[in-house]
Amino acid sequence: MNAVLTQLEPDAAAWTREEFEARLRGKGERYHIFHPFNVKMNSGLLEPSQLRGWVANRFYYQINIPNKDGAIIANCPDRETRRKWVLRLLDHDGWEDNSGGIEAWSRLGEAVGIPREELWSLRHVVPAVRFAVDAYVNFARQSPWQEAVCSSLTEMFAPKIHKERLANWPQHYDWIDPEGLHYFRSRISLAERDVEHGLQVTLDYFHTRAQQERALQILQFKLDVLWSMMDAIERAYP
Ligand SMILES: O=C(O)c1cc(C(=O)O)c2c(n1)C(=O)C(=O)c1cc(C(=O)O)[nH]c1-2
Repeated sequence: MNAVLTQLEPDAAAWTREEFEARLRGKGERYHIFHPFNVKMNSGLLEPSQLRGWVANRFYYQINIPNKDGAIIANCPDRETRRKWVLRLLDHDGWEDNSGGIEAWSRLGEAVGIPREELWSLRHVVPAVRFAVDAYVNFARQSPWQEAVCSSLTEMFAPKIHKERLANWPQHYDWIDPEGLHYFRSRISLAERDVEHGLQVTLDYFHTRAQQERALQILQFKLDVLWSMMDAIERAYP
């Protein structure tokens, strides 16, 4: 992240809460929903092998999200925040008879034709995807917990991408068992809940103009993580 940018207007007035939120939401124009590979995926233009490549590589993101959220909890001294944040770990890892999001992603893998042990072996994960995901986890480990919370805010834009898949995959990819799409359905309400909390923390913590500009840079960093993953996947499955 470019520290120089935060000093461009050191004395500028802080944005109001509403203006700051609008600027965070405005970052959606650089979401990976607009990446050419995602556009192709959503338009039914991917071959089965390309779709399998995406699912196998995105699995590395899925399995690292609980590590990322664990890092945020480890760095957070505030009990109220931890009580809420721990739900994210449970969402992905599951608890009791709820098998969780990682298991749901494994079922998506099976629905597109990737045997479970092949998915879990991570042998399809390409180096740049590993780098991008690891950068996200490391950012959460090494930054103040409020900054790591801010970096999760790409989830503001995720319900739309999940809804698009639910609407378009069954018509374009009729060879995929629709049961396999359960992960996307499950994430819509969870993402909305997560964003409400993540936004609250972010709007409270970043209150000077310089801090607000930094928050936008953090969100851009996370957008770049997602975009880089798509670049790497597109290159690996031409
Ligand atoms: O399918 C997607 O495009 C997409 C994007 C994102 C995101 O924007 O970070 C997440 C998810 N899915 C997702 O399923 C998920 O659980 C999730 C957690 C987080 C996060 O940063 O904590 N992002 C995302």
